[in-house]
Amino acid sequence: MKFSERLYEKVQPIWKKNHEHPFVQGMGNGSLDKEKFRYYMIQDYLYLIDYSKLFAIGTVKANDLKTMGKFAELLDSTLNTEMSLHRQYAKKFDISEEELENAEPAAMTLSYSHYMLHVGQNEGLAELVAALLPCMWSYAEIGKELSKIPGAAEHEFYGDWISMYADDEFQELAKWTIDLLDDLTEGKPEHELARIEDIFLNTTRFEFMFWDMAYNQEMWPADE
Ligand SMILES: Cc1ncc(CO)c(N)n1
Repeated sequence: MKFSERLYEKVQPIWKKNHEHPFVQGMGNGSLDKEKFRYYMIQDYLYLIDYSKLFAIGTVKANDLKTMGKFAELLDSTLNTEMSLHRQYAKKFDISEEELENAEPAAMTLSYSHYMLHVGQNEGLAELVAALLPCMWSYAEIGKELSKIPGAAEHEFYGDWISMYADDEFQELAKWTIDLLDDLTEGKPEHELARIEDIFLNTTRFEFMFWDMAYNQEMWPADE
């Protein structure tokens, strides 16, 4: 069994909860409160600023030009394709790009992105990829699932979001990253694989919490 298959099986109970989450369901059937989506977009933008840096660190840690080139592509695609979706939504909400970039991160945004950056900066390339993969992989799955709902990808408001993550380009980048993790983990001893699995599980858990945070528009509970 490929290592990615082992990871996939491990996190299915959480992915099922992601798909059933009212935020995700609400994008799929168009009923999601726009204020919740507005909050999500801002926090996700901040998240992606840090997330992009993981691809840059990946370029530094990679040992061959092909992998370096792919990380450069992922960095470009995040900053200039994925985040332009956020900038377009921000326009609809009358939020300026500056406001978006300088918004205050919520506790969960900071915890999730900084956990990934910590792993990325202090551990090996396989660990870095394990940290960033649940983000790409779970969004690729959610995008694909939601795009199967009749009319969802054409929805006047949430359609652009669904189309972006269901798009072949995003699906292929996720697939490349999955294959990279399989290559990087090949022949590793079980104690290292177990550690990598833990990292993957942790960021998978953070993905679920991010949906929940967005649905509840939670910032810092201590301030409320
Ligand atoms: C929180 C989160 N996870 C995954 C993605 C997909 O890149 C995203 N934009 N945001």
